[in-house]
Amino acid sequence: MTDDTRALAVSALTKTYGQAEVLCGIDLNVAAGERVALLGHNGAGKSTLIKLVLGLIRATGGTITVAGHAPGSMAARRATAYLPEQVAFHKSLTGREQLTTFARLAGEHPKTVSPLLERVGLAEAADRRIGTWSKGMRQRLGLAQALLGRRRVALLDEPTSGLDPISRHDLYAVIAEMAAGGTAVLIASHALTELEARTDRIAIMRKGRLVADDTLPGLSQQAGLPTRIRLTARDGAADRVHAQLGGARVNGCAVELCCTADQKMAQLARISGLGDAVRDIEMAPPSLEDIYRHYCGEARQ
Ligand SMILES: Nc1ncnc2c1ncn2[C@@H]1O[C@H](COP(=O)(O)OP(=O)(O)OP(=O)(O)O)[C@@H](O)[C@H]1O
Repeated sequence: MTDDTRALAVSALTKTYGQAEVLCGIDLNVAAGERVALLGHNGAGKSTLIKLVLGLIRATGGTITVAGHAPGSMAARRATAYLPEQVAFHKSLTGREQLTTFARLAGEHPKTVSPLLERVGLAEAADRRIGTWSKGMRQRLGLAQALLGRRRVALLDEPTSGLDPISRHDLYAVIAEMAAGGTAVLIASHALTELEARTDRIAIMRKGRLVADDTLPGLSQQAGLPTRIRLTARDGAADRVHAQLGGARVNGCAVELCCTADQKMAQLARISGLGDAVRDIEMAPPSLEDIYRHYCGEARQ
């Protein structure tokens, strides 16, 4: 990643409170158009990192630049969208009034508001007071606010907490559009399953340190985690399949094998050599949850 493409650059970042070292030597870059998941156990330091990027607190050491600017500077704030976990709006305003206010503050024309409300699925509710809205609707309004002004960097803290599955899906679609428009998106979350297919890179924090930062396949490979292959044998063929391939017998007619990513093709060739003795095959590469457990499962106390 070159200096030009890094919308968010964090280098050797440390933060201490008294004797407690909350962040220790964090290096993290997010490029324009990239979606990075920021994972870690409770207290790992994710919110502290976000607060430092927003310029709400000062670092003890290291550097951060947001679109080339110092955190908290006017230029950095103009370049940043932030969606907190608990979005708070004026309850007596309607959604349209609230978003129009934000649009003005972001230097956007008020005519951008209606399409934006439509985009996040709030067109029908737009003229009702926010006080009557559900949590999911408020979260969508938060996302609409984050979409204003085409920011260079978006920091989303648990953006899907409290949302139903359809709303989660819609929200990730909007995040993907945001990234396609060139925004660098950092998503702090515990929702591993939903992040798996919806982010480009995974960064994992453990006790104030960044212990992993790569794509999902890259992390699987580094961690050496196995892909599980489950074969369902034809009637009466399970013993033969097991004898030829090894692994473990499961449920009478199935055999389960494990292999690393680089053994996968060779293993498939051996399986196809068994011809019609194998009726079905399922492959399960390491999930984000497996990877997360590998990097920080034992960090929980
Ligand atoms: N103002 C503060 N003074 C002292 N310690 C603090 C302060 N703010 C945060 N911490 C400590 O810093 C550590 C990291 O907290 P942080 O809120 O960044 O974690 P997190 O990864 O966001 O956790 P969660 O997933 O629970 O939101 C914790 O041990 C927390 O107690």
